[in-house]
Amino acid sequence: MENNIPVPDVEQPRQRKTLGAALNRIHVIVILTAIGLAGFLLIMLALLALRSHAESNLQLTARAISYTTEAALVFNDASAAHDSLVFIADRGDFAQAKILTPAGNTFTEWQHPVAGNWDKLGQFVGHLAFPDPVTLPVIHSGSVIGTVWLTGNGTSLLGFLLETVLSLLGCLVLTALVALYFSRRMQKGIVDALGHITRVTHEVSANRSFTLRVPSAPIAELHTLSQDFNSLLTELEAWENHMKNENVSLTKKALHDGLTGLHNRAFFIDTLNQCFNPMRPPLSLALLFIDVDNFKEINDSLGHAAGDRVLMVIGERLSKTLREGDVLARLGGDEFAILLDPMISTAESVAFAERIVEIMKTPVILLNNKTLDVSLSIGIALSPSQANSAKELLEKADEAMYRSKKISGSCWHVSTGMPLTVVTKD
Ligand SMILES: Nc1nc2c(ncn2[C@@H]2O[C@H](COP(=O)(O)OP(=O)(O)OP(=O)(O)O)[C@@H](O)[C@H]2O)c(=O)[nH]1
Repeated sequence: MENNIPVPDVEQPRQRKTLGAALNRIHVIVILTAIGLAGFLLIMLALLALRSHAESNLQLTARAISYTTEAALVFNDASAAHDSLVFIADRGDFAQAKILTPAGNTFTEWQHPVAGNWDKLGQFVGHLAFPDPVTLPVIHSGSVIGTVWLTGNGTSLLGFLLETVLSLLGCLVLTALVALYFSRRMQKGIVDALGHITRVTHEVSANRSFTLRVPSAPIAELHTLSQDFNSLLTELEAWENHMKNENVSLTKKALHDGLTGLHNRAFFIDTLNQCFNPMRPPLSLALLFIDVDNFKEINDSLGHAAGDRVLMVIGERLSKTLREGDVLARLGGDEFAILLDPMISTAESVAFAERIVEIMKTPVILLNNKTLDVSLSIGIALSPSQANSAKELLEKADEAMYRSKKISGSCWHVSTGMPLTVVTKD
Protein backbone atom coordinates (compact mmCIF):
# COMPACT_ATOMS: atom_id res chain seq x y z
CA MET A 1 0.00 0.00 0.00
CA GLU A 2 1.22 3.45 -0.85
CA ASN A 3 2.03 5.70 2.09
CA ASN A 4 0.33 9.07 1.56
CA ILE A 5 1.35 10.70 4.84
CA PRO A 6 3.16 13.95 3.92
CA VAL A 7 6.69 14.08 5.18
CA PRO A 8 7.41 17.51 6.74
CA ASP A 9 10.30 19.42 5.25
CA VAL A 10 13.29 19.26 7.51
CA GLU A 11 14.75 22.73 7.73
CA GLN A 12 18.39 22.65 6.80
CA PRO A 13 20.69 24.56 9.16
CA ARG A 14 21.85 27.65 7.34
CA GLN A 15 24.21 30.44 8.07
CA ARG A 16 22.11 33.43 9.07
CA LYS A 17 23.23 37.00 8.73
CA THR A 18 23.95 38.82 11.98
CA LEU A 19 22.02 42.00 12.82
CA GLY A 20 25.32 43.93 12.70
CA ALA A 21 26.11 42.66 9.17
CA ALA A 22 22.55 43.39 7.94
CA LEU A 23 22.57 46.95 9.37
CA ASN A 24 26.06 47.49 7.96
CA ARG A 25 24.91 46.48 4.51
CA ILE A 26 21.85 48.74 4.66
CA HIS A 27 23.92 51.70 5.88
CA VAL A 28 26.58 51.25 3.20
CA ILE A 29 23.90 51.02 0.47
CA VAL A 30 22.07 54.10 1.79
CA ILE A 31 25.26 56.14 2.16
CA LEU A 32 26.63 55.16 -1.27
CA THR A 33 23.28 55.86 -2.97
CA ALA A 34 22.87 59.25 -1.27
CA ILE A 35 26.48 60.30 -1.83
CA GLY A 36 26.49 58.99 -5.42
CA LEU A 37 23.28 60.86 -6.30
CA ALA A 38 24.46 64.04 -4.59
CA GLY A 39 27.84 63.74 -6.35
CA PHE A 40 26.25 63.22 -9.75
CA LEU A 41 23.90 66.20 -9.34
CA LEU A 42 26.70 68.43 -8.03
CA ILE A 43 28.97 67.52 -10.98
CA MET A 44 26.14 68.25 -13.42
CA LEU A 45 25.52 71.62 -11.74
CA ALA A 46 29.25 72.39 -11.79
CA LEU A 47 29.36 71.50 -15.48
CA LEU A 48 26.45 73.81 -16.33
CA ALA A 49 27.94 76.63 -14.27
CA LEU A 50 31.35 76.19 -15.89
CA ARG A 51 29.88 76.09 -19.36
CA SER A 52 27.84 79.23 -18.90
CA HIS A 53 30.85 80.96 -17.34
CA ALA A 54 33.07 79.91 -20.27
CA GLU A 55 30.46 81.02 -22.78
CA SER A 56 30.14 84.52 -21.35
CA ASN A 57 33.94 84.65 -21.26
CA LEU A 58 33.97 83.79 -24.95
CA GLN A 59 31.46 86.58 -25.67
CA LEU A 60 33.71 89.09 -23.86
CA THR A 61 36.76 87.88 -25.79
CA ALA A 62 34.87 88.21 -29.08
CA ARG A 63 33.95 91.77 -28.13
CA ALA A 64 37.59 92.57 -27.28
CA ILE A 65 38.72 91.12 -30.64
CA SER A 66 36.05 93.13 -32.41
CA TYR A 67 37.36 96.40 -30.88
CA THR A 68 41.04 95.66 -31.44
CA THR A 69 40.71 94.50 -35.07
CA GLU A 70 38.36 97.30 -36.15
CA ALA A 71 41.22 99.58 -37.30
CA ALA A 72 43.04 96.73 -39.09
CA LEU A 73 39.83 95.95 -41.00
CA VAL A 74 39.33 99.61 -41.91
CA PHE A 75 42.90 99.82 -43.27
CA ASN A 76 42.73 96.32 -44.72
CA ASP A 77 45.83 95.34 -42.69
CA ALA A 78 45.55 91.56 -42.23
CA SER A 79 48.95 91.31 -40.52
CA ALA A 80 47.94 93.85 -37.83
CA ALA A 81 44.65 92.00 -37.37
CA HIS A 82 46.59 88.72 -36.93
CA ASP A 83 48.92 90.36 -34.36
CA SER A 84 45.89 91.54 -32.43
CA LEU A 85 44.48 88.00 -32.48
CA VAL A 86 47.82 86.56 -31.19
CA PHE A 87 47.97 89.24 -28.49
CA ILE A 88 44.45 88.44 -27.26
CA ALA A 89 45.00 84.66 -27.61
CA ASP A 90 47.93 84.98 -25.14
CA ARG A 91 45.55 86.34 -22.52
CA GLY A 92 42.16 84.95 -23.68
CA ASP A 93 40.89 81.40 -23.76
CA PHE A 94 39.66 80.21 -27.16
CA ALA A 95 40.53 77.40 -29.60
CA GLN A 96 40.24 79.16 -32.94
CA ALA A 97 39.54 82.75 -33.98
CA LYS A 98 38.77 84.12 -37.43
CA ILE A 99 38.10 87.62 -38.78
CA LEU A 100 35.72 87.35 -41.69
CA THR A 101 35.07 90.00 -44.33
CA PRO A 102 31.46 91.07 -44.92
CA ALA A 103 31.55 88.75 -47.97
CA GLY A 104 32.36 85.82 -45.66
CA ASN A 105 36.05 85.38 -46.65
CA THR A 106 38.71 84.84 -44.01
CA PHE A 107 40.59 88.10 -43.43
CA THR A 108 42.93 86.54 -40.84
CA GLU A 109 42.79 83.66 -38.39
CA TRP A 110 44.52 82.10 -35.39
CA GLN A 111 44.31 78.52 -34.05
CA HIS A 112 45.44 77.10 -30.71
CA PRO A 113 48.26 74.60 -31.43
CA VAL A 114 47.35 70.91 -30.78
CA ALA A 115 50.46 69.48 -29.07
CA GLY A 116 49.41 66.16 -27.62
CA ASN A 117 46.62 63.88 -26.41
CA TRP A 118 45.63 66.34 -23.69
CA ASP A 119 45.03 69.02 -26.32
CA LYS A 120 43.14 66.55 -28.51
CA LEU A 121 40.94 65.64 -25.54
CA GLY A 122 40.52 69.36 -24.85
CA GLN A 123 39.46 69.88 -28.48
CA PHE A 124 36.90 67.11 -28.16
CA VAL A 125 35.52 68.55 -24.91
CA GLY A 126 35.47 71.98 -26.57
CA HIS A 127 33.30 70.58 -29.40
CA LEU A 128 30.93 69.08 -26.86
CA ALA A 129 30.75 72.13 -24.59
CA PHE A 130 30.62 74.76 -27.38
CA PRO A 131 29.08 73.09 -30.43
CA ASP A 132 28.37 76.48 -32.09
CA PRO A 133 31.00 79.18 -32.58
CA VAL A 134 30.44 82.65 -31.14
CA THR A 135 30.09 85.34 -33.86
CA LEU A 136 30.13 89.12 -33.37
CA PRO A 137 30.00 91.81 -36.04
CA VAL A 138 32.81 94.41 -36.25
CA ILE A 139 31.10 97.76 -36.70
CA HIS A 140 32.70 100.95 -37.89
CA SER A 141 30.71 104.17 -38.18
CA GLY A 142 27.46 102.24 -38.04
CA SER A 143 28.32 99.71 -40.78
CA VAL A 144 29.42 96.10 -40.46
CA ILE A 145 32.97 95.83 -41.77
CA GLY A 146 33.62 92.25 -40.65
CA THR A 147 32.72 89.45 -38.29
CA VAL A 148 34.61 87.90 -35.36
CA TRP A 149 34.26 84.10 -35.41
CA LEU A 150 35.36 82.31 -32.21
CA THR A 151 35.29 78.72 -30.93
CA GLY A 152 35.72 77.79 -27.27
CA ASN A 153 38.84 76.14 -25.83
CA GLY A 154 38.03 72.74 -24.20
CA THR A 155 41.57 72.24 -22.72
CA SER A 156 41.28 74.75 -19.92
CA LEU A 157 37.63 73.76 -19.42
CA LEU A 158 38.78 70.16 -19.11
CA GLY A 159 41.46 71.04 -16.54
CA PHE A 160 39.02 73.08 -14.56
CA LEU A 161 36.44 70.32 -14.79
CA LEU A 162 38.92 67.70 -13.57
CA GLU A 163 39.95 69.84 -10.62
CA THR A 164 36.31 70.43 -9.69
CA VAL A 165 35.36 66.75 -10.04
CA LEU A 166 38.40 65.58 -8.02
CA SER A 167 37.83 68.00 -5.16
CA LEU A 168 34.10 67.19 -5.23
CA LEU A 169 34.88 63.47 -5.08
CA GLY A 170 37.31 64.08 -2.19
CA CYS A 171 34.60 65.92 -0.27
CA LEU A 172 32.07 63.18 -1.01
CA VAL A 173 34.45 60.41 0.14
CA LEU A 174 35.12 62.36 3.35
CA THR A 175 31.36 62.82 3.89
CA ALA A 176 30.78 59.10 3.26
CA LEU A 177 33.47 58.17 5.80
CA VAL A 178 32.06 60.50 8.46
CA ALA A 179 28.51 59.20 7.79
CA LEU A 180 29.77 55.61 7.99
CA TYR A 181 31.55 56.31 11.29
CA PHE A 182 28.40 57.76 12.90
CA SER A 183 26.17 55.02 11.49
CA ARG A 184 28.56 52.38 12.93
CA ARG A 185 28.41 54.08 16.34
CA MET A 186 24.63 54.15 16.32
CA GLN A 187 24.48 50.59 15.03
CA LYS A 188 26.86 49.42 17.78
CA GLY A 189 24.46 50.80 20.42
CA ILE A 190 21.55 48.79 18.95
CA VAL A 191 23.53 45.62 18.23
CA ASP A 192 25.25 45.58 21.66
CA ALA A 193 21.96 46.09 23.52
CA LEU A 194 20.21 43.33 21.56
CA GLY A 195 23.35 41.18 21.92
CA HIS A 196 23.10 41.41 25.72
CA ILE A 197 19.44 40.41 25.67
CA THR A 198 20.18 37.53 23.27
CA ARG A 199 23.08 36.25 25.39
CA VAL A 200 21.09 36.38 28.63
CA THR A 201 18.06 34.72 26.96
CA HIS A 202 20.30 31.93 25.68
CA GLU A 203 21.91 31.45 29.11
CA VAL A 204 18.48 31.35 30.77
CA SER A 205 17.11 28.81 28.30
CA ALA A 206 20.27 26.64 28.23
CA ASN A 207 21.36 26.80 31.88
CA ARG A 208 18.31 28.29 33.67
CA SER A 209 20.55 31.14 34.91
CA PHE A 210 17.71 33.28 36.29
CA THR A 211 20.16 35.32 38.36
CA LEU A 212 21.59 37.02 35.23
CA ARG A 213 20.46 40.56 34.33
CA VAL A 214 20.66 42.61 31.12
CA PRO A 215 22.62 45.91 31.45
CA SER A 216 20.71 49.10 30.61
CA ALA A 217 20.76 50.21 26.95
CA PRO A 218 21.41 53.75 25.59
CA ILE A 219 18.33 53.64 23.29
CA ALA A 220 14.99 54.27 25.04
CA GLU A 221 13.00 51.39 23.51
CA LEU A 222 15.82 48.91 24.05
CA HIS A 223 16.26 50.19 27.61
CA THR A 224 12.55 49.54 28.29
CA LEU A 225 12.91 46.09 26.74
CA SER A 226 15.95 45.33 28.96
CA GLN A 227 14.14 46.55 32.09
CA ASP A 228 11.02 44.50 31.29
CA PHE A 229 13.19 41.49 30.54
CA ASN A 230 14.97 41.92 33.89
CA SER A 231 11.62 42.17 35.71
CA LEU A 232 10.58 38.94 34.02
CA LEU A 233 13.83 37.31 35.15
CA THR A 234 13.26 38.53 38.71
CA GLU A 235 9.80 36.97 38.67
CA LEU A 236 11.16 33.73 37.19
CA GLU A 237 13.95 33.65 39.78
CA ALA A 238 11.46 34.15 42.62
CA TRP A 239 9.17 31.53 41.11
CA GLU A 240 12.03 29.06 40.74
CA ASN A 241 13.15 29.60 44.35
CA HIS A 242 9.55 29.12 45.48
CA MET A 243 9.33 25.89 43.45
CA LYS A 244 12.66 24.68 44.88
CA ASN A 245 11.45 25.33 48.43
CA GLU A 246 8.14 23.64 47.64
CA ASN A 247 10.04 20.66 46.23
CA VAL A 248 12.24 20.42 49.29
CA SER A 249 9.22 20.64 51.56
CA LEU A 250 7.23 18.10 49.48
CA THR A 251 10.20 15.72 49.38
CA LYS A 252 10.57 16.11 53.12
CA LYS A 253 6.87 15.48 53.63
CA ALA A 254 6.95 12.46 51.32
CA LEU A 255 9.85 10.85 53.18
CA HIS A 256 9.32 12.01 56.77
CA ASP A 257 6.82 11.39 59.51
CA GLY A 258 4.92 14.52 60.39
CA LEU A 259 4.68 13.87 64.13
CA THR A 260 8.19 12.76 65.10
CA GLY A 261 10.18 14.22 62.18
CA LEU A 262 11.77 10.80 61.66
CA HIS A 263 11.89 9.05 58.29
CA ASN A 264 8.61 7.39 57.35
CA ARG A 265 7.74 3.90 56.21
CA ALA A 266 8.16 4.72 52.47
CA PHE A 267 11.71 5.96 53.01
CA PHE A 268 12.60 3.00 55.23
CA ILE A 269 11.27 0.38 52.78
CA ASP A 270 13.06 2.12 49.91
CA THR A 271 16.35 2.13 51.84
CA LEU A 272 15.88 -1.50 52.74
CA ASN A 273 15.18 -2.47 49.11
CA GLN A 274 18.35 -0.69 48.01
CA CYS A 275 20.33 -2.85 50.46
CA PHE A 276 19.05 -5.94 48.65
CA ASN A 277 20.00 -4.68 45.19
CA PRO A 278 20.70 -7.86 43.16
CA MET A 279 23.44 -6.03 41.25
CA ARG A 280 25.50 -5.71 44.45
CA PRO A 281 27.01 -8.35 46.75
CA PRO A 282 24.72 -9.10 49.78
CA LEU A 283 25.26 -6.89 52.83
CA SER A 284 25.33 -7.90 56.50
CA LEU A 285 22.31 -6.18 57.98
CA ALA A 286 20.41 -6.12 61.25
CA LEU A 287 16.87 -4.80 61.51
CA LEU A 288 15.29 -3.88 64.85
CA PHE A 289 11.49 -3.82 64.81
CA ILE A 290 10.24 -1.77 67.80
CA ASP A 291 6.68 -1.51 69.10
CA VAL A 292 5.39 0.47 72.09
CA ASP A 293 3.85 -1.72 74.78
CA ASN A 294 0.19 -1.03 75.57
CA PHE A 295 0.15 2.18 73.60
CA LYS A 296 -3.59 2.00 73.04
CA GLU A 297 -4.01 2.18 76.81
CA ILE A 298 -1.95 5.38 77.00
CA ASN A 299 -4.13 6.92 74.33
CA ASP A 300 -7.33 5.73 75.94
CA SER A 301 -6.45 6.72 79.50
CA LEU A 302 -4.40 9.92 79.00
CA GLY A 303 -5.65 11.16 75.67
CA HIS A 304 -4.33 11.33 72.11
CA ALA A 305 -2.07 14.32 72.87
CA ALA A 306 -0.28 12.36 75.58
CA GLY A 307 0.07 9.48 73.12
CA ASP A 308 1.63 11.88 70.61
CA ARG A 309 4.01 13.19 73.23
CA VAL A 310 5.10 9.62 74.07
CA LEU A 311 5.74 8.86 70.39
CA MET A 312 7.85 12.02 70.03
CA VAL A 313 9.93 11.27 73.13
CA ILE A 314 10.51 7.71 71.92
CA GLY A 315 11.62 9.12 68.53
CA GLU A 316 14.08 11.49 70.23
CA ARG A 317 15.52 8.79 72.47
CA LEU A 318 15.91 6.28 69.63
CA SER A 319 17.65 8.93 67.51
CA LYS A 320 20.29 9.36 70.21
CA THR A 321 21.22 5.66 70.04
CA LEU A 322 22.04 5.78 66.32
CA ARG A 323 25.52 5.49 64.87
CA GLU A 324 26.51 7.07 61.58
CA GLY A 325 24.79 5.22 58.76
CA ASP A 326 22.01 3.69 60.86
CA VAL A 327 18.48 4.43 59.64
CA LEU A 328 15.59 5.02 62.03
CA ALA A 329 11.97 5.36 60.91
CA ARG A 330 8.51 5.45 62.34
CA LEU A 331 6.69 2.79 60.35
CA GLY A 332 3.26 3.99 61.51
CA GLY A 333 1.14 3.99 64.70
CA ASP A 334 3.38 2.93 67.60
CA GLU A 335 5.85 1.01 65.38
CA PHE A 336 9.47 2.05 64.82
CA ALA A 337 12.32 0.31 62.99
CA ILE A 338 16.08 0.71 62.92
CA LEU A 339 18.29 -0.59 60.14
CA LEU A 340 21.76 -1.05 61.50
CA ASP A 341 24.59 -0.29 59.13
CA PRO A 342 26.20 -3.28 57.35
CA MET A 343 28.73 -5.60 59.02
CA ILE A 344 26.97 -5.89 62.38
CA SER A 345 27.04 -9.16 64.36
CA THR A 346 24.21 -10.73 66.38
CA ALA A 347 25.99 -9.76 69.61
CA GLU A 348 26.29 -6.13 68.49
CA SER A 349 22.63 -5.92 67.52
CA VAL A 350 21.58 -7.49 70.83
CA ALA A 351 23.72 -4.92 72.70
CA PHE A 352 21.99 -2.23 70.65
CA ALA A 353 18.53 -3.56 71.61
CA GLU A 354 19.52 -3.75 75.29
CA ARG A 355 20.63 -0.15 75.19
CA ILE A 356 17.19 0.82 73.84
CA VAL A 357 15.41 -1.12 76.55
CA GLU A 358 17.68 0.62 79.06
CA ILE A 359 17.04 4.19 77.85
CA MET A 360 13.29 3.60 78.05
CA LYS A 361 13.57 2.91 81.77
CA THR A 362 13.59 6.66 82.36
CA PRO A 363 9.91 7.71 82.59
CA VAL A 364 8.49 9.99 79.93
CA ILE A 365 7.55 13.48 81.18
CA LEU A 366 4.19 14.46 79.73
CA LEU A 367 3.14 18.01 78.87
CA ASN A 368 1.33 18.36 82.23
CA ASN A 369 4.63 17.35 83.90
CA LYS A 370 3.23 14.00 84.96
CA THR A 371 5.54 11.08 84.37
CA LEU A 372 4.73 7.87 82.58
CA ASP A 373 6.56 4.56 82.34
CA VAL A 374 6.83 3.45 78.73
CA SER A 375 8.42 0.26 77.49
CA LEU A 376 9.24 -1.15 74.08
CA SER A 377 9.26 -4.61 72.60
CA ILE A 378 12.06 -5.27 70.14
CA GLY A 379 12.50 -7.94 67.47
CA ILE A 380 15.87 -8.46 65.79
CA ALA A 381 16.42 -10.12 62.41
CA LEU A 382 19.71 -10.48 60.54
CA SER A 383 20.55 -10.75 56.89
CA PRO A 384 21.76 -12.72 55.02
CA SER A 385 21.68 -15.43 57.76
CA GLN A 386 17.92 -15.14 58.42
CA ALA A 387 16.48 -13.34 55.43
CA ASN A 388 17.32 -12.84 51.76
CA SER A 389 14.94 -10.00 50.92
CA ALA A 390 13.74 -6.73 52.38
CA LYS A 391 10.24 -8.11 52.91
CA GLU A 392 11.53 -11.27 54.61
CA LEU A 393 13.87 -9.31 56.91
CA LEU A 394 11.05 -7.02 57.99
CA GLU A 395 8.68 -9.94 58.56
CA LYS A 396 11.30 -11.84 60.59
CA ALA A 397 12.01 -8.80 62.78
CA ASP A 398 8.26 -8.19 63.24
CA GLU A 399 7.81 -11.83 64.19
CA ALA A 400 10.68 -11.61 66.73
CA MET A 401 9.15 -8.41 68.15
CA TYR A 402 5.87 -10.27 68.55
CA ARG A 403 7.72 -12.95 70.52
CA SER A 404 9.18 -10.27 72.81
CA LYS A 405 5.71 -8.80 73.32
CA LYS A 406 4.21 -12.19 74.04
CA ILE A 407 6.94 -13.06 76.55
CA SER A 408 6.77 -9.97 78.70
CA GLY A 409 7.28 -6.78 76.68
CA SER A 410 10.14 -4.41 77.47
CA CYS A 411 12.64 -6.89 76.05
CA TRP A 412 14.29 -7.97 72.82
CA HIS A 413 14.18 -11.20 70.85
CA VAL A 414 16.32 -12.43 67.95
CA SER A 415 14.48 -14.11 65.13
CA THR A 416 15.01 -17.84 65.15
CA GLY A 417 13.52 -18.51 61.82
CA MET A 418 11.27 -21.04 63.56
CA PRO A 419 7.47 -20.81 63.44
CA LEU A 420 6.06 -18.68 66.18
CA THR A 421 4.76 -20.38 69.30
CA VAL A 422 2.75 -18.54 71.87
CA VAL A 423 4.76 -18.02 75.06
CA THR A 424 3.02 -16.95 78.21
CA LYS A 425 4.55 -14.57 80.76
CA ASP A 426 6.23 -16.32 83.76
N1 LIG B 1 -1.69 9.34 69.87
C1 LIG B 1 -1.56 8.68 68.72
N2 LIG B 1 -2.08 7.47 68.61
C2 LIG B 1 -1.91 6.77 67.47
C3 LIG B 1 -1.24 7.33 66.38
N3 LIG B 1 -1.24 6.42 65.36
C4 LIG B 1 -1.89 5.33 65.82
N4 LIG B 1 -2.29 5.54 67.09
C5 LIG B 1 -2.99 4.65 67.98
O1 LIG B 1 -2.04 3.70 68.46
C6 LIG B 1 -2.76 2.60 68.91
C7 LIG B 1 -2.02 1.33 68.58
O2 LIG B 1 -2.71 0.31 69.14
P1 LIG B 1 -2.22 -1.20 69.13
O3 LIG B 1 -1.71 -1.48 67.74
O4 LIG B 1 -3.32 -2.05 69.62
O5 LIG B 1 -1.00 -1.22 70.08
P2 LIG B 1 -0.90 -1.44 71.64
O6 LIG B 1 -2.01 -0.82 72.37
O7 LIG B 1 0.46 -0.90 71.95
O8 LIG B 1 -0.97 -2.97 71.75
P3 LIG B 1 0.27 -3.91 71.70
O9 LIG B 1 0.98 -3.59 70.46
O10 LIG B 1 -0.28 -5.29 71.67
O11 LIG B 1 1.09 -3.61 72.91
C8 LIG B 1 -4.14 2.70 68.26
O12 LIG B 1 -5.13 2.98 69.27
C9 LIG B 1 -4.04 3.87 67.29
O13 LIG B 1 -5.25 4.57 67.20
C10 LIG B 1 -0.73 8.63 66.51
O14 LIG B 1 -0.12 9.21 65.60
N5 LIG B 1 -0.89 9.27 67.69
